[in-house]
Amino acid sequence: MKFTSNTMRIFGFMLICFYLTKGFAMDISNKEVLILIDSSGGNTYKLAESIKAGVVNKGLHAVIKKVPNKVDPQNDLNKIPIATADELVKYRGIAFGAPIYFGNISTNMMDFMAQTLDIWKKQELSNVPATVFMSGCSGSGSETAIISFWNILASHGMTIVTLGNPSLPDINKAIPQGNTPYGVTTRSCMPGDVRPSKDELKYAYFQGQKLASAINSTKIQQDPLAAPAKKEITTSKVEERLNKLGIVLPITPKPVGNYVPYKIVGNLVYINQVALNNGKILYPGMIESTVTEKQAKLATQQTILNILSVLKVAANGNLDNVKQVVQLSGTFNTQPNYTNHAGLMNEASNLLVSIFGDKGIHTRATFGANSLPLNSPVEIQAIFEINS
Ligand SMILES: Cc1cc2nc3c(=O)[nH]c(=O)nc-3n(C[C@H](O)[C@H](O)[C@H](O)COP(=O)(O)O)c2cc1C
Repeated sequence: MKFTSNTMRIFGFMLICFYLTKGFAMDISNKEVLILIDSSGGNTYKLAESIKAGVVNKGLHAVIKKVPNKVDPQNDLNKIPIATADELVKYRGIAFGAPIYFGNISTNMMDFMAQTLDIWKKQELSNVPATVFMSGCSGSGSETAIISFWNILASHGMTIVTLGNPSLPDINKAIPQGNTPYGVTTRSCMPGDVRPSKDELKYAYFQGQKLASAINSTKIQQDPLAAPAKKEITTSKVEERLNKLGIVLPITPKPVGNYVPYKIVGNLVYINQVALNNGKILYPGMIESTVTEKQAKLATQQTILNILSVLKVAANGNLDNVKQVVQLSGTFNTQPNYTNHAGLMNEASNLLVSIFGDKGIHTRATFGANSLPLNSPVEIQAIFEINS
């Protein structure tokens, strides 16, 4: 065969088409990790955020979606996109998260999985890495619930990724934690601590990392010609610090009046928040009357995390764009003779300094008031400088 410049051109064109279609197909169909949840109280969602952070830490892209469920229309969980059963085959790995119902998986999740019959018949999820995490109240039946979930995944021929018994640093052994060797759970009804606990979030992060590692290694076995995974996702340094501290930013609270969540003037961002947690105030009431100081501190942490969640939106989705924290003003719902406002406000200040380092140092004012919006124990106004 004579290679004229024309045949060379046609051959080159076909080669480019081949690589483009092959590369394109791999990128679109094999790119993401799905974190599929059922959550109406937000506990499963919080674990999902840490699982996601663990996956992203290993260089993979992850998306959280939920199965159809009935959630209070005011609840921010409604913002999570709804998955369809058909789309499960698109992902390179799936983390499934659901509430525990009587030592089993939640009915919404079960209804969703019942729609995967056609996928099961064709065994289209065969060898796809999958992991399970769950949210309980007392934690009763958490291990049986995960293993029940595994029955479905085994029927699909998926490769199940366990949590194991990792020895993670600084785990608080004085309180019951929801780690099981099968997957992380949270015990959302335990008194005296906000759940998921920091340590449960650390286990979730680790489980996400484990899922991503399993995906990265199966990719080599399944597709030896595939290019190595691209490190497309660069994790923000501040997010990385949040992950290390076991902090998951809440869903951005919706305004409850005629105002916007933030305003940017020049390079300054102005944000005000109360202690909303999934549409309800965390520990509503007056400090040292119906709310203890410990609860007020947790509410203060929640409020500053709400602020950070809004700030992230204002800073183009990347907290690395924050130049510095300028000022905080905290108002607490207190009795007239209360004096420890500074002790409460330190919860917010310390958190910002541990997240942003020197850039987190700020000026501050604290006030007492004997009523606050929505009966919140605390309201914080914050000013930040961001990159232009
Ligand atoms: C019908 C029903 C059964 C439940 N059974 C259990 C159970 O066996 N064990 C447990 O620890 N929690 C059980 N729970 C509590 C939920 O699993 C728990 O509230 C969970 O954290 C909810 O998750 P979410 O906040 O993401 O919606 C049950 C809840 C319901 C509604």
